[in-house]
Amino acid sequence: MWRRVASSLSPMISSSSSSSRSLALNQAASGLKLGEFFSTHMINPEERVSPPKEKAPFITFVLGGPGSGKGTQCEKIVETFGLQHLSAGDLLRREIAMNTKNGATILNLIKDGKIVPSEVTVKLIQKELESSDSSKFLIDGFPRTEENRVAFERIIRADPDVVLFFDCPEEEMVTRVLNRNQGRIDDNITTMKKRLKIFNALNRPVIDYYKNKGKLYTINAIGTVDDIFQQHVLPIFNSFEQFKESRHVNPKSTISSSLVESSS
Ligand SMILES: Nc1ncnc2c1ncn2[C@@H]1O[C@H](COP(=O)(O)OP(=O)(O)O)[C@@H](O)[C@H]1O
Ligand SMILES: O=c1ccn([C@@H]2O[C@H](COP(=O)(O)OP(=O)(O)O)[C@@H](O)[C@H]2O)c(=O)[nH]1
Ligand SMILES: [Mg+2]
Repeated sequence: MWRRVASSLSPMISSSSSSSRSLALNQAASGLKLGEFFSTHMINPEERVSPPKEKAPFITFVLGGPGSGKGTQCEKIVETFGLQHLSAGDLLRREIAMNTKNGATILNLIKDGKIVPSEVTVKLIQKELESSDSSKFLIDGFPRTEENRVAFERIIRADPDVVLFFDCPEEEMVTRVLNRNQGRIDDNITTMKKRLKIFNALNRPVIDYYKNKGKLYTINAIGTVDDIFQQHVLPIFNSFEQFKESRHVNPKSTISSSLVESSS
């Protein structure tokens, strides 16, 4: 659906001043100095912005520390509700595996637990959104920084409908990551410590932002995979109009509006 609309409209160009502002923020998040990263992004003032959509897609951001169970629960949400799963980490790892021009730099950032510049991640997400026929997406592991969030809003021109936050104690996250066994370069204690620091410093403000907006669902990520899904995740999706065709899966599940957090 997105693809059809996207291809029928001319690309829009953002101003070069917003481009340079985002570059400065990118550098702060990735720890890279000017000139060290993606030269094509820096010299190209043009940025294609997603065109308005026929009908806005339903977007869920899935947040939580490394090892909190985001990917695992996303698989279950996909099985039950048929959303399209876009894992930002998987999209970046695909760039590494395909040895694209950004692959080597992405690898070094991931190895060090750092955040890949927003322009890169958002463009990968944009490509997936625009080439999909789905209207319901789970964006897993993104946005990881306030700068990521702002870049998504600017380029995709969309806001999430819902934000899930899998809240998990650090000790448990460390245990899970060290036992993940997926051969990931960042699943070691040294990188994990850095990732937790970055999570607390850069991702928590994003979580707070959505809490203040009344979009955040905090889920206790301790328990079995099935219990977390049945007791916490399923009722959230069952409560949305968009998923009513799927409600027969568990008709007993209900949700109280008090589950949606808001600071107000
Ligand atoms: N509720 C759970 N209890 C125990 N282990 C879990 C649970 N959820 C996921 N795991 C395991 O923990 C590891 C990290 O889970 P994953 O879904 O990859 O987390 P994330 O995407 O948040 O990093 C995986 O090996 C997964 O099988
Ligand atoms: O939007 C994103 C998502 C991931 N990453 C990088 O990819 C790594 C792995 O992310 P993923 O979401 O796969 O890890 P998880 O939290 O699932 O363990 C992160 O530590 C970052 O280095 C990033 O820079 N931006
Ligand atoms: Mg994951």
